Amino acid sequence: FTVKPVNGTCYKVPVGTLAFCNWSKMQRTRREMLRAHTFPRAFTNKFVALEDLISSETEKLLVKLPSYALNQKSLILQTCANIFIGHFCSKIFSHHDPDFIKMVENFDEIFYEVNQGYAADFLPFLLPFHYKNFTKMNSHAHEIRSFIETHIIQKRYDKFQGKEPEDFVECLAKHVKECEEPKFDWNTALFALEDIIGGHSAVGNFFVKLLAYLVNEPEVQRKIQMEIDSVTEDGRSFRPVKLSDRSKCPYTEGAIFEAIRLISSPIVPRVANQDTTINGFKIKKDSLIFLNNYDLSMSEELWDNPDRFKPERFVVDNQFMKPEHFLPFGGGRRSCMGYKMVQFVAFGMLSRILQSFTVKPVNGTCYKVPVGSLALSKDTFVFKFEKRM
Ligand code: HEM
Repeated sequence: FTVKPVNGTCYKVPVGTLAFCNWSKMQRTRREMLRAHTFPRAFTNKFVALEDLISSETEKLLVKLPSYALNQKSLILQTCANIFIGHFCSKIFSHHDPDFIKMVENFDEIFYEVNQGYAADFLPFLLPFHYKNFTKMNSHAHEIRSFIETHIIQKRYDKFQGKEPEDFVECLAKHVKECEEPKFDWNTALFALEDIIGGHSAVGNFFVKLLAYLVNEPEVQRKIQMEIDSVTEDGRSFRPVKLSDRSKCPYTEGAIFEAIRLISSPIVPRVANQDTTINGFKIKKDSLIFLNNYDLSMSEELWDNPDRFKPERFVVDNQFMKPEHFLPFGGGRRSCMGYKMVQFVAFGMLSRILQSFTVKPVNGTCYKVPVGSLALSKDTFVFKFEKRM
């Protein structure tokens, strides 16, 4: 075939988005602006507010989850969305709000699509073959934008007046209104905001996969429960576990990392911007470099019984320890800006769920977790949540 344009279609490939950015001033600024929000330091006001937010949203989840037999993934995604929107934009929505539910579904559809790993992701001339999908994703993206403008941003941009920004929305508004370099408009700022709010889909999908691993590992669940009980025991009762207990729960943290390891989601490819060598191999300028994350996470040379779910491989001397060769969030200038949010939200939700329940299989369900990508389809695993005695 010769690939031809469809009449009236503009094939301008978006640049400067999450993947494929160079080390431009714009990318550095975006990372810098995010840092305070995605990596809040322990015991600061931001951290405490995030801890409270994760606790309060998880409590709402706990009430609904056990009796919600149909689509637990959507409920988990909504919880993550509220945590993200609450943290970055200071807004919370009801789980009954149809516009909010639709926004979460739209993000999830886009997340599923971008995680399919098409050849066109790396060979843009193949994009016209994905015309139908693009049209669909475009419509989801427009609906998301309209929700964000009418329900999240409202008049905040117009009202913002050069004070100390209180959340990521104000941080973006301040930059657009006051900073000369790198100049970007409010529309670009909204894309940056959507990228980050969209992180809730990554965490929500990952969390369902984490539960699907644990449902087959009753002994691991029991050990997590013992660990949580030991740090929350308060005389004769147990207080609710919270985010700041994380440092005392290395085994629980290990279980989260074990799921991340087994999923082995790919690392964003790099392009060499000069001739160089890696470990003695000559690399020519403009070569596309893929880091084989599957091998780093699953190689028998690096891991003992790599196919087994063993959180204890991340626990050394009762401390959480990550081997250096394990790079699930990449590294260097392109490293993941959301990895702390993943750890915080996953820990907050998992520890509290297992403090109250044991996750059991639904009869006849096969819990084989798809690997190589974080995304799960819309209709996916459901679980039984059995109250602990
Ligand atoms: C389990 C969930 C997640 C995994 C496994 C993951 C993994 C990754 C990986 C492997 C990269 C590429 C790093 C590199 O090439 O060195 C990346 C980039 C990135 N991630 Fe994540 N991520 C997750 C969740 C999130 C979340 C929740 C957010 C947002 C809050 C986020 C924001 C980003 C951003 C902004 C980049 C691009 C950084 C840049 O290019 O400058 N990620 N992530």
